[in-house]
Amino acid sequence: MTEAILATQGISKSFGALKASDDVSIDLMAGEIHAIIGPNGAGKSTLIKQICGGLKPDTGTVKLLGEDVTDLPTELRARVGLGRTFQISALAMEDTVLQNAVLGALGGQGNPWRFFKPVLKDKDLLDTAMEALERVGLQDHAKTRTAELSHGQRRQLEVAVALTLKPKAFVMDEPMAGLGTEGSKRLTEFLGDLRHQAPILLVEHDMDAVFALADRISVLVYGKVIATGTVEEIRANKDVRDAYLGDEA
Ligand SMILES: Nc1ncnc2c1ncn2[C@@H]1O[C@H](COP(=O)(O)OP(=O)(O)OP(=O)(O)O)[C@@H](O)[C@H]1O
Repeated sequence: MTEAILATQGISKSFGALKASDDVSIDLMAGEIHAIIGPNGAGKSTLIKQICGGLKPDTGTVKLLGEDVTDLPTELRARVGLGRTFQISALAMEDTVLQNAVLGALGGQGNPWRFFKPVLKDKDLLDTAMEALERVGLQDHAKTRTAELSHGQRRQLEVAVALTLKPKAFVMDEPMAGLGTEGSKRLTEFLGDLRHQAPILLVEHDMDAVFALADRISVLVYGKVIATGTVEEIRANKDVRDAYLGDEA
């Protein structure tokens, strides 16, 4: 069997009596978009935090490329290949698009003393940053102040920043949030293509985007995965309809 790029095995996390993650095992295979959906409070953010390193599971493991990364801090997970984009933008709005991308690429070099060097003249960093901007179609905006980008372009820049670390897998937390219909459509197309570069674990409330993009969907309810399957399987699953999707599905 092909090995998962990213996987959780039996992850549990309690807050007092509340089980926010209850024995969660999910995997992300090469080339796929695996969406995690579930009602508010189902435990999606808690799960993502454990995968990315912000929260330690009580039990269970997180594996990246077969290596146990459960005890690694967030920055080290990023360096070994976990690319993350956030629900709230981590971009420096007053900096240019290129500066943001260079800062991302700098993070990958892992040497804080480099901050004292003129990084915008470092050819390797600039090349890496420009390559990432080209990949997301922002190369013509390299000198634009980030604050002047549209919402959708900022999302693309976040992906570019993540790309500078050459991720083996992406974890995306609600990338469609705040985008209009047109922006969501464009980002949907972009992510559909990006999955071939690195697979994407996607937490998303926009069901149109999820159904258009996901190769597989896992449904979380009260911290437990109640179903994993293709879009068709999830749409047809009675437990899922009862718990989450309602009649309109
Ligand atoms: N630090 C914490 N301390 C106590 N309870 C927490 C903490 N973090 C999350 N919870 C609880 O754990 C449960 C899962 O929360 P979580 O934010 O993971 O859900 P979610 O699926 O991401 O929700 P949403 O879709 O609303 O973002 C909720 O009942 C929440 O109140």
